Amino acid sequence: MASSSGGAAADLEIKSETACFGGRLLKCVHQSKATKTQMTFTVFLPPAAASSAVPVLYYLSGLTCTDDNFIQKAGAQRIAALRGVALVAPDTSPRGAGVAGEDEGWDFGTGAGFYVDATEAGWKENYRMYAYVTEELPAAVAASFPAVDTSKASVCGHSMGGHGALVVAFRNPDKYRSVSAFSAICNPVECPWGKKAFSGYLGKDEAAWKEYDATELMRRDGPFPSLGKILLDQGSADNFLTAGQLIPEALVKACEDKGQPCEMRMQDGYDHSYFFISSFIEDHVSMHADRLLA
Ligand SMILES: N[C@@H](CCC(=O)N[C@@H](CSC=O)C(=O)NCC(=O)O)C(=O)O
Repeated sequence: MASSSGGAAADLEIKSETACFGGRLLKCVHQSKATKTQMTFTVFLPPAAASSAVPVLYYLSGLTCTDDNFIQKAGAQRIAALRGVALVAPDTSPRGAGVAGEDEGWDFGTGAGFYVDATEAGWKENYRMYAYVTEELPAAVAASFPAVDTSKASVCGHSMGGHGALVVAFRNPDKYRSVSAFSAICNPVECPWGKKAFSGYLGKDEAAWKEYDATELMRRDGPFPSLGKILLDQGSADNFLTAGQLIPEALVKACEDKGQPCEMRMQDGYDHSYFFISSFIEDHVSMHADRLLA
């Protein structure tokens, strides 16, 4: 497909293109080597991409989401268009991999890839979302959208995707310029969602789980000065916070202990929904734009 931002690589199909805030939203499908399935992601190209290279903000979504939830509900495109930043929103797991049990619950399997590379039998062939988001997705974006400068990248996410954003940034501080999260699962080795996902994807060895735990990574490898200040937004009326699924205080403490700048904002009365995300997304996109465009 020819466009001012270049033609899509041969192995990437553009399923739809929609004008948005002077830019373009493109829903893309490609065959993934990491997951051995088709994967879908949506790219927002700001108006500036028509004439110059733009940096990119990846957004990792939470449990049950596809690429659509963020694009349709967060309202990030307006500020991304203004600041000249591309957005890339991938799906949250392989779909239709045919793994036994992948559709039995909403917090494991389909829609719940947890941004890990599974090592357990049955899952390790397809559930490789860490490799997908850190390697294959940026390469696919670079190949099909040359106006997107994937060497200038930041990452944000929500809930399971907040965990994903923090982990990919902490494990690759050279690849991302900044990281932020909404309602993140900050210490998955200690919460029910994390224990279920990590035992299923990674097995019994809890040392392997820690490689995908933001708090453990900060304690062991932090600080990460190149990431600048981490921005965390959390709603005080979030039922998953009170259920002990998120544990932001552990990450905040680890950042304090290691001297990592981190701003944790407890937003009074907000819940876990996209109404919360849309209320504060502008602050996140702006923070990333400041770092990406500096
Ligand atoms: N299936 C449950 C709850 C599902 C849910 O709340 N998902 C969140 C992410 S939770 C952590 O990763 C989400 O982003 N949902 C999509 C949305 O558009 O709100 C239920 O149905 O109650």
